[in-house]
Amino acid sequence: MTAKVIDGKAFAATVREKVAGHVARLKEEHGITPGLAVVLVGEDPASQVYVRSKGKQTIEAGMNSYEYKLPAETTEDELLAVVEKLNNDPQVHGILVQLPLPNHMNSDLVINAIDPAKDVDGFHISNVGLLGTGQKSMVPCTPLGCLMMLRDHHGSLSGLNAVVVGRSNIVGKPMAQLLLGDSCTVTIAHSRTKNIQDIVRSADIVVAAVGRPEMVTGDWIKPGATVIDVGINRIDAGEGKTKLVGDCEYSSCAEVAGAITPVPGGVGPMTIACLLANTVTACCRANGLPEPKGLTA
Ligand SMILES: NC(=O)C1=CN([C@@H]2O[C@H](COP(=O)(O)OP(=O)(O)OC[C@H]3O[C@@H](n4cnc5c(N)ncnc54)[C@H](OP(=O)(O)O)[C@@H]3O)[C@@H](O)[C@H]2O)C=CC1
Ligand SMILES: Nc1nc(=O)c2c([nH]1)NC[C@@H]1CN(c3ccc(C(=O)N[C@@H](CCC(=O)O)C(=O)O)cc3)C=[N+]21
Ligand SMILES: [Mg+2]
Repeated sequence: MTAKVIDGKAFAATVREKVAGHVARLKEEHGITPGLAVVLVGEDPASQVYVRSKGKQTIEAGMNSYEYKLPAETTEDELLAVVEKLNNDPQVHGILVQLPLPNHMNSDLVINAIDPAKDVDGFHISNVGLLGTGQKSMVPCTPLGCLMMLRDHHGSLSGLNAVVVGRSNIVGKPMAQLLLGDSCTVTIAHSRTKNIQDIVRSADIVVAAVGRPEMVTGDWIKPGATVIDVGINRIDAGEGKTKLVGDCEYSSCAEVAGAITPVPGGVGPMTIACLLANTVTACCRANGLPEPKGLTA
């Protein structure tokens, strides 16, 4: 079998189109322009790439983009002051503080200082608790993007066995909550999991978010399973070049899987599209307007 390629890049373009439509309506009918503020501390080159493309796509969707680039030596108090200013700015509907933060900062403290209503990453403890109890919340962008692709491919996810590899607060855990919410039987595997290959081989849906280049190989995959590869790993490609690979070995997994997301062009573009979607959702909620359908979990 050769897997169907789930084209995250194309899917993301359709999500951004929907977002742009809602933005246009908010402007015309209500005179409101959604605004997204992205805060980057330090000069990590990969983070700079993401922040640039977020800003560009925010503008393309018709929204206002505010970028705050702070030096690596910024103190936690200075960063908290920026967050507080954005919390109080009515033009700003979404706030994203790019992770990881420099080591001298407590990222939990910073994230929990963001107004939960503006927390478009869905990382604030209030949003985590709301998601875990099945209440309306801001849903983390990467898992939301994965869920949209899974629903699109499968229709219903009810009763399917899902294995999430990785238990981070930003991907693995919220992904597991969303899959549970859609009535999957969910297993979370991590670095201490025994017989991880056998567990992954039991899955109808595999979501890999480990940060280990090409760790999951085709022999781990049940024939016909759906493979969602969250990993973004830049590795040496020889001759002084680098390339981007996922946490799954694409060629071997694609031979066995029923469907698979590529890297690049899979989960990554959906993450940014969902960030824009969350910003529109936050803007509608802030203004007491009905929120867009099909852009939330
Ligand atoms: N496409 C996108 O939009 C995004 C992509 N990413 C990418 O996704 C990947 C994961 O990111 P993130 O969740 O932040 O990573 P973290 O490093 O925070 O978490 C990695 C998880 O993988 C587990 N793990 C590590 N090694 C193994 C192993 N050998 N076997 C089984 N489990 C293992 C860890 O287990 P333990 O807890 O036991 O240590 C941990 O739970 C990265 O490649 C990252 O770049 C991240 C965010 C967004
Ligand atoms: N507060 C916070 N929220 C995040 O959502 C967040 C973060 N911090 N820190 C870093 C990770 C990583 N992340 C990605 C987003 C898009 C792509 C993406 O668009 N990737 C392209 C390729 C990009 C390239 O070529 O480098 C693709 O997969 O096709 C990747 C990774 C969001 N993250
Ligand atoms: Mg994310």
